[in-house]
Amino acid sequence: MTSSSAARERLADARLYLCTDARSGRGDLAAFADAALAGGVDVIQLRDKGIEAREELAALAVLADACRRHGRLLAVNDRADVAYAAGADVLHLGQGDLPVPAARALLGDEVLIGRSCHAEQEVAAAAEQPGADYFCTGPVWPTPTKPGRPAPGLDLVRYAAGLGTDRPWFAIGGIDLGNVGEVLAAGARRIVVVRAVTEAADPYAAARALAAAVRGAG
Ligand SMILES: Cc1ncc(COP(=O)(O)OP(=O)(O)O)c(N)n1
Ligand SMILES: Cc1nc(C(=O)O)sc1CCOP(=O)(O)O
Ligand SMILES: [Mg+2]
Repeated sequence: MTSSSAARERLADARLYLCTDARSGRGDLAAFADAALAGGVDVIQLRDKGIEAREELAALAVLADACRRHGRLLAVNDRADVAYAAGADVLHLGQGDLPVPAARALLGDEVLIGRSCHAEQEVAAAAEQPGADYFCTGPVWPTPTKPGRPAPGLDLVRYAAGLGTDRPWFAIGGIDLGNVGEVLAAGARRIVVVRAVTEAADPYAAARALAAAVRGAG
């Protein structure tokens, strides 16, 4: 695990966050992660909803090695116990997951905690929530990766940008190289993607192009 002050500095500088399941890379998760991180992914989260904890820890060990080699952050989705056991840098919590104070009480100050937001009140709360290190707004567009979740769209991105908060925040949901310009024009400076990299024929090139687009926006 990266020290918490170094991890918070890396988070502040992060622009491209990737969620992947354990099957990316067609059986070679390490090669996939290396490619994505070399391309410019700053944070990599294991998001694999069906997986058992033992398998999840094995995949996290692979991602942790890759993150260590590239000096990037490793994130766990949903589960504080798994984040602790894996020595992860980040735990990501949705609105239906553990409340931030409960996760903070379990993990102490070492692990960064992020929060998903889908409405203005949730964004306003996450921007002020003690113990939350970052938040996400989405989905920007409806996405098969999160079926059935209504998309608040670019309006929520504009709302978050309008808060002028110092807390890092990311836009998520349906973002790819073709539409990232709209997300940036709406005021986001950080993005989260799944399919744009996991389903790319060349994950290195996909990450590189997205990272260049987001970093180019300032
Ligand atoms: C970085 C990031 N942002 C948002 C999510 C979504 O979290 P949640 O709403 O809890 O949905 P699931 O991913 O758990 O299905 C995320 N995982 N990561
Ligand atoms: C995991 C997730 N959370 C969302 C949210 O709005 O909180 S949208 C989403 C899926 C994003 O996948 P893709 O980049 O493939 O569209
Ligand atoms: Mg969740």
